[in-house]
Amino acid sequence: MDVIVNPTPNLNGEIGALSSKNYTTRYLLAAALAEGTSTIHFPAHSEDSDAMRRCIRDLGAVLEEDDSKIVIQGFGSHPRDVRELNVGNAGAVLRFLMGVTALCPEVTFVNTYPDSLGKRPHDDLIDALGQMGVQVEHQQGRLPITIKGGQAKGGHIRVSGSVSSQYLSALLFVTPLLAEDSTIEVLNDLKSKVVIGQTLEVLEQAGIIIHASDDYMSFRVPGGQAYKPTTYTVQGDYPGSAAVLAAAAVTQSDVKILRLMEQSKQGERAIVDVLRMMEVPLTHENDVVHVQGNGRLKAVEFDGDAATDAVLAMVAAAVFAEGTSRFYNVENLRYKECDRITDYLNELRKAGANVEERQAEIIVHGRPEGVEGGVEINAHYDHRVIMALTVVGLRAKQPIRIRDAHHVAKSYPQYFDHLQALGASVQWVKE
Ligand SMILES: O=C(O)C1=C[C@@H](OP(=O)(O)O)[C@@H](O)[C@H](O)C1
Ligand SMILES: C=C(OP(=O)(O)O)C(=O)O
Repeated sequence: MDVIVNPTPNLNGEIGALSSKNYTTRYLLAAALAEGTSTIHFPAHSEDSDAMRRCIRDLGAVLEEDDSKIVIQGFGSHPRDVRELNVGNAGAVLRFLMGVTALCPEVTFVNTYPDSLGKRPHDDLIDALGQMGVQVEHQQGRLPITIKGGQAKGGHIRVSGSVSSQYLSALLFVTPLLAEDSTIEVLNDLKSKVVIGQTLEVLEQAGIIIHASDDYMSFRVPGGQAYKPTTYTVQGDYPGSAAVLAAAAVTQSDVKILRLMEQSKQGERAIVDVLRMMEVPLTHENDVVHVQGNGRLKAVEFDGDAATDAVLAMVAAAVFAEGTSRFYNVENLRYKECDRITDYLNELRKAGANVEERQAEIIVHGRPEGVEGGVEINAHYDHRVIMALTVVGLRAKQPIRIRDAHHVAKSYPQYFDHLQALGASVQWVKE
């Protein structure tokens, strides 16, 4: 399915933020790893969170869901002996489960998105699992991947953090369940470091003890622990909301998004600070972000690693800013659903934006006068590319058509409904 995005000068109204994808995947996993009954209030519904639901069910968890909560009977440290798992296109779900299936005799992760997740590297995690005595079969570090666990051991584990934080999160989820104590040493740099704060927060809520150094580069994990069944409540999602906030920032708007916690550990809450630096009129009080956009924005410089999943939305806002913006320290955007530097900037250029790339940087020469539009956009299987190009389309002179925009459902299936509710002129069309 494609989406046509028509120029829309005004956005008005209020929406509740979607539920956080990163917290939902983590709570589902923590609940599955606990023996007994856990409850998750307001879990996200999207392809990625559904992938985690499906896989933990395959691994032996029992799930019962109604409109506002999911009740899970976990399998503790004894997942069912399953042969095959399908994570769809969900990177974090794959990496976390590659860790957990170190407890299973032999599981193959199939490759259902050869042009997206199928191209993403997992070598650093494969290497770390090898140090734990887990045999891994793979295609040059890529899917399909077979994990032969069962005999996994703790001890001293080194893992590189220079491509993704998800490898480290995977180890933090599984090592407490091993008989031995572990120490985890992060080699090189740790990208998306803030996300590790979310992993540690969830593990603590599940009663797991981890001793982390302040810089998150080394960890001491006592073995023989048990996840406790408990009750979780999922907070609102900043990465998805960032796109709606960017849309409000580039239009004449009066838009409120509810349920966005000011004290959240999600790095992407930086969207609020970045829009403020861009001089967009907004307030953030009582978990409500209120944007009263006048369409005028100033350029900004920002370390994108602090808010990895909101950078594309920030860049879309910068397309219309006065001056040149720079988003640096973003190389790992290249290893996501698509190459979020080269592929994304190519689509932005098609729409009329003036952008440049470096290996680890996005530079945007703003065009406050607007961009031409009138083009077809390739979504590259990437929900965040779809959301960001929509922001650009709202302020383009001619409509843009985003091909295969249904991939937005990876994280935010109701994105276009939310925009329509705010008055955006967007329509689904069959190919
Ligand atoms: O741990 C997680 O849930 C995630 C970590 C981040 O990935 P990287 O660590 O690969 O940057 C983020 O981009 C992804 O959407 C979700
Ligand atoms: C990169 C993302 O997700 P994942 O790595 O889990 O596929 C994302 O949600 O933008």
